[in-house]
Amino acid sequence: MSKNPLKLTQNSGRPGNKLNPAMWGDTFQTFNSPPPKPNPHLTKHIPNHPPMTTNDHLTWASAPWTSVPGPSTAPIGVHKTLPYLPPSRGGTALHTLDIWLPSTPTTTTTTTTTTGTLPSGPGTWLVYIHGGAWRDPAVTAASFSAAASRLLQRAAEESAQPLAGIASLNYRLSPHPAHPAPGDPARAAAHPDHIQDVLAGLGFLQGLGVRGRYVLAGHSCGATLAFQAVMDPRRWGLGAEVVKPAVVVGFNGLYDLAGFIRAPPEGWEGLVEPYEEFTTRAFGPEENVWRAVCPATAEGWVPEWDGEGRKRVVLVQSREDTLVPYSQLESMKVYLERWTEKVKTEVVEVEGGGDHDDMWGRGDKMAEVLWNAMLGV
Ligand SMILES: Nc1ccccc1C(=O)C[C@H](N)C(=O)O
Repeated sequence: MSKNPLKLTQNSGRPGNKLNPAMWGDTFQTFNSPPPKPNPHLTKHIPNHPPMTTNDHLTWASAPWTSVPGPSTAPIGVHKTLPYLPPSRGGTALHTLDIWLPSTPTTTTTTTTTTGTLPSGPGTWLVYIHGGAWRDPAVTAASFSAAASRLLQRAAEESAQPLAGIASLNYRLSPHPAHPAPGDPARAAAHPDHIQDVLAGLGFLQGLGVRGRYVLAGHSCGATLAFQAVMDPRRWGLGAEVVKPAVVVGFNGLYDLAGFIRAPPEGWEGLVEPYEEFTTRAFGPEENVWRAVCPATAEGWVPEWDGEGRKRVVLVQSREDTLVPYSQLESMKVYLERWTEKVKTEVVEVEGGGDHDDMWGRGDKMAEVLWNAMLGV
């Protein structure tokens, strides 16, 4: 049993900090609306990334695997980075993903390099979307490494194999004022580029055999993207159909940007400017677009999360986070509570989890929450 102080409270949040839904006025719109038409505020219509060919898979399958060292001598898994969209199809340096596989008899180099598919061991796949406010080049798919090692280590200790594999997605970023990258097509993204890439990455993984019930997790804006990935892609003018996850896990997530920018919680006023900066870079200057893209304010999207059975959401927040207030989790929870027939929502408050990026930087708490999320699939 874990000694980590993770408190699991189903359908409940921080006491004494409850949000009254009535306060939200027009934030909550009609919830039982028909399937969405493309949002009129989102005028950009972009075709899907093209589907992968067998040749593409074979080419990418030849990227070498490296061994992941464990605490003792035995390796606990294998890892590689590979593109999910080749340059000939518009792929950039950020159309890549990282894959980790636990050490099992089937995860040999031969299997993985000769067939162009991934070995289909038992267990659940976990897909991670990094954060960084849609723009920070220092936060990447590789920032899941610490949590991935923890998960592989834990998998190595189990006789039954609950973890099939881990994938962590890169996606194009919006410009960052502190990190200029003129002329780099990977660093000039605007919505819906980010979610388009995430869907392309998921589609690629599904081509490799990552299907069925999987866990989709995201940190910060990666949590926003994870929820956007279960919505109907026609909302973003995209048609990319992917198999949707059974569980979404959001760590220190951004769920209501307009709410924060318009009315930040007390003591958070100093962050309105950076929030507005990155929100505008990612989504443009219109508040109604911010509302249409954020999972705590986008109209009636839950029925679009199709697939078998009742879905699960795990909302995770570090108490010590200085970049994202707890009220973001609260508004997401209030929204999801209107859909209890379709979604079961759990809240995990992480004590001693450290600041915003410590969640993935340390990786221990993140891995523990994900392990538990996986076991429930
Ligand atoms: N201000 C934030 C508020 C919320 C979430 C992230 C940020 C970030 O600044 C992330 C990143 N370190 C960045 O430089 O964009």
